[in-house]
Amino acid sequence: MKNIVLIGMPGCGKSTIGVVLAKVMGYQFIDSDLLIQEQENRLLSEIIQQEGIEGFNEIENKVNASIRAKKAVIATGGSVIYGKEATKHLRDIGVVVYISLPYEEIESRLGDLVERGITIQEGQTLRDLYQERCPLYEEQAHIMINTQGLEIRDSVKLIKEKYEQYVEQPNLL
Ligand SMILES: Nc1ncnc2c1ncn2[C@@H]1O[C@H](COP(=O)(O)OP(=O)(O)OP(=O)(O)O)[C@@H](O)[C@H]1O
Ligand SMILES: O=C(O)C1=C[C@@H](O)[C@@H](O)[C@H](O)C1
Ligand SMILES: [Mg+2]
Repeated sequence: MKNIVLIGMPGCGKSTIGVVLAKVMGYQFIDSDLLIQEQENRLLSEIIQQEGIEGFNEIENKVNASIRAKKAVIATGGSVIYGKEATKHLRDIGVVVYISLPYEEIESRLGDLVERGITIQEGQTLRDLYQERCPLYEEQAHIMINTQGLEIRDSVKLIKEKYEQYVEQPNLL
């Protein structure tokens, strides 16, 4: 049985939707960010501060590439798509679902980027990051779902439907 892997911009709802989706599916819930914090015994923001963005990306790549799971919803961190081994592994063990939202919605959901621990280069704006990452999420996803205007329960329902359709007939989506 495949896992469901959620990718997308920080704040798009991977963790918030993922935990409810896992409950509805009867799957385990794994949050990659929490695995990283557990394994490093540090907060994400501390890792980014102490190791720099590249150092954090290496740790994130390694942790995600070593996830072993069956029948799990895996909520990844927003920057997971920079890790080559991680993205390959996640596509191998699961159906990758990109939760997409318009830029304005992401911006309004994110508070202090530094406190939240987003890997944004100096001089780069959130809009730059959005434009850089969206094509990468699209490239890695088996399924893309626009959740604009949807409540959590509606996003869960839609992801479950699309996932089940994909498992039945992967070529139709
Ligand atoms: N309709 C909605 N669906 C999902 N989340 C919503 C919705 N409306 C508001 N939110 C809020 O948006 C935020 C989503 O944050 P969440 O931590 O789930 O994102 P994430 O994709 O896991 O980000 P990260 O990449 O940083 O882990 C939460 O604060 C949630 O309460
Ligand atoms: O999008 C990002 O750059 C990040 C998102 C979080 O989920 C964490 O993985 C980390 O704080 C980096
Ligand atoms: Mg999250």
